Amino acid sequence: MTEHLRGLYAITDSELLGADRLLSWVDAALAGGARLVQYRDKTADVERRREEACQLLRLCDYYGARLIINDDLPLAAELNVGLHLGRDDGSLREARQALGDQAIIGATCHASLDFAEQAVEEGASYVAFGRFFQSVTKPGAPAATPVLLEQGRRAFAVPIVAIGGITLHNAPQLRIAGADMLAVVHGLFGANSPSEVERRARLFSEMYQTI
Ligand SMILES: Cc1ncc(COP(=O)(O)OP(=O)(O)O)c(N)n1
Ligand SMILES: Cc1ncsc1CCOP(=O)(O)O
Ligand SMILES: [Mg+2]
Repeated sequence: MTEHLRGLYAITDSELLGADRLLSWVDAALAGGARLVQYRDKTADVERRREEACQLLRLCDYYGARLIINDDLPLAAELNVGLHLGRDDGSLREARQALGDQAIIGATCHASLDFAEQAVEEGASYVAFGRFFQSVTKPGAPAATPVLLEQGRRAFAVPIVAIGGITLHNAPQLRIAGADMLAVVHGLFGANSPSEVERRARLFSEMYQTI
């Protein structure tokens, strides 16, 4: 499981990637080396969400990557994939119980080591801090600074994920501060072509091959 928790973590966004782009843009991110893909769709269209998640799972399997579902434990359980929960998205303990020991379950910790400590205790596989920079996708998310990654690294055995406004330009400082994974929406998928997504994914991924 942990071999997937290092490198680029690609997160989809239903406003940024319409149905016409979703699969080809994610395919490109995987071709460029993304290890995790999070399906983050805030709509209430249960059937379309299930269908898209199934298609993404096939793509992840093809590339040897892992799929994570945002917010939706029943869908993650149905597909037998991972889950990411925010502070108000339900119980980590219940999710761990439902998905089993091997599932990747992530927890939002904003800028709080206390939240992270609690999440680890409740069974999180990774803890996510951020946002580190201005985020187009979630401008109101609480701000964090890179020193938190160093502190998190020292305090916890689980992998540390950084999120929020990450671009190719600002990512190296998070990598150096101790982020095991870079979770990216706009800085990856806010591109005009799949080839540009693949180029970005390759460069993000190479940050984990060279240092
Ligand atoms: C890897 C990762 N980290 C943080 C989040 C944010 O989760 P949450 O605070 O629940 O916000 P939404 O994404 O649900 O809007 C995340 N999704 N992934
Ligand atoms: C979901 C989420 N949680 C904190 S910031 C963020 C958005 C990440 O998207 P982007 O990479 O476009 O800033
Ligand atoms: Mg959430």
